[in-house]
Amino acid sequence: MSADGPDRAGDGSVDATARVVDGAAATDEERQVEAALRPRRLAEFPGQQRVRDQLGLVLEAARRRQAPPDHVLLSGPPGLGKTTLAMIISAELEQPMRITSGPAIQHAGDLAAVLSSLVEGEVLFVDEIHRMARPAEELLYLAMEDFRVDVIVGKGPGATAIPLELPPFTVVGATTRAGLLPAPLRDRFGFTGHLDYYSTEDLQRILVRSAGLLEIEATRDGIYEIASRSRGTPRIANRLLRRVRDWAQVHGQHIVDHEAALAALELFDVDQQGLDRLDRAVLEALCKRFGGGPVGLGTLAVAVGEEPDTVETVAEPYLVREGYIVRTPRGRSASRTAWEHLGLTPPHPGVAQDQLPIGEQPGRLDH
Ligand SMILES: Nc1ncnc2c1ncn2[C@@H]1O[C@H](COP(=O)(O)OP(=O)(O)OP(=O)(O)O)[C@@H](O)[C@H]1O
Repeated sequence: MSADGPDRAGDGSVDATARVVDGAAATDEERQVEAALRPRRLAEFPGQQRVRDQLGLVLEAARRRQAPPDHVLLSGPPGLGKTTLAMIISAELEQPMRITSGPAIQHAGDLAAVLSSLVEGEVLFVDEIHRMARPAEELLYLAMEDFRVDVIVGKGPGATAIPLELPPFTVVGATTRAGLLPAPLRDRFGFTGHLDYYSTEDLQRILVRSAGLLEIEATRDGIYEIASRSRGTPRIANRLLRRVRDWAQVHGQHIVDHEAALAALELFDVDQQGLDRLDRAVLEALCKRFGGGPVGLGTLAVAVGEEPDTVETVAEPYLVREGYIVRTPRGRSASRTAWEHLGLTPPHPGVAQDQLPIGEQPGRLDH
């Protein structure tokens, strides 16, 4: 990201691709740093206590039975540790892991080739499993159930299916959109773990660990400041830590302290609640130009110079989750929190009828 923030064009529009608070991994370089920061064992993995306890039990039981565990589905927003947990499963089971992803499997044949080369007990990690092509999905869930694939030989009317036995293996699927998985596939997972956003305390623990691994000296209040602006997401926390470290180094200071955190996060446009420029542009448009809404997604997107899809998938999830925006049948409305965050007075006390979330408004449809 450029030092002058996401408004690279200088025309007031916001470049959403340059966000330092994006939960998705950005570059190959970032992926390399991430690999170094991943906890390797369940005991080293801070946060997600419930999923960790449940998974610990499933893995321990499998170890005692000396058989592969049930297939595992991990769901949750980007950057919360699904890939990390998949790697931990393979490490805890002391089994090799094969990595693939939904978008990489566009033909059933691609998947058949992977499945037929698995060794007994191997962990097959399928990232973004909801993006697999339909015929491959069907092949996968049959293989998960029966440990068998039908290899098709020949083409057209003369084609024959030759069943191929597979050794027992474990699929670990990861998805940000569990609702998009077809039921037959979802049902083949004996254990589903849903990862939730982390508390500031857990993020502090993660940051202390990361700072140690990256040999960054940091104070407690510096770490707290970064954790509290990281949107509950370890990937963002680790990224902000590196930006604050950069700021400290450039300013001849070798310690990440409160002052460095404040200055760097201001430079990168991350405010006290972890909102960045795009988030604030959306809130300002809603409150200042449209009187708090409701306003349609398309109109709102034009007002901030972005595609509707970007506003909906990049900015909105966090703003809705944190209660800044309410999705109503007639469009998006600003909540009291949004007005207060911008230092403005809401026009009416309380929440108007059409600011109630969808589902609490009888007989109306969202457009
Ligand atoms: N509980 C955790 N403790 C320490 N670091 C974590 C934790 N969860 C995630 N991380 C770190 O955050 C980064 C992103 O994690 P990971 O790649 O596992 O997320 P993900 O959920 O698979 O994301 P995506 O959906 O984009 O694939 C990694 O560097 C990882 O080490």
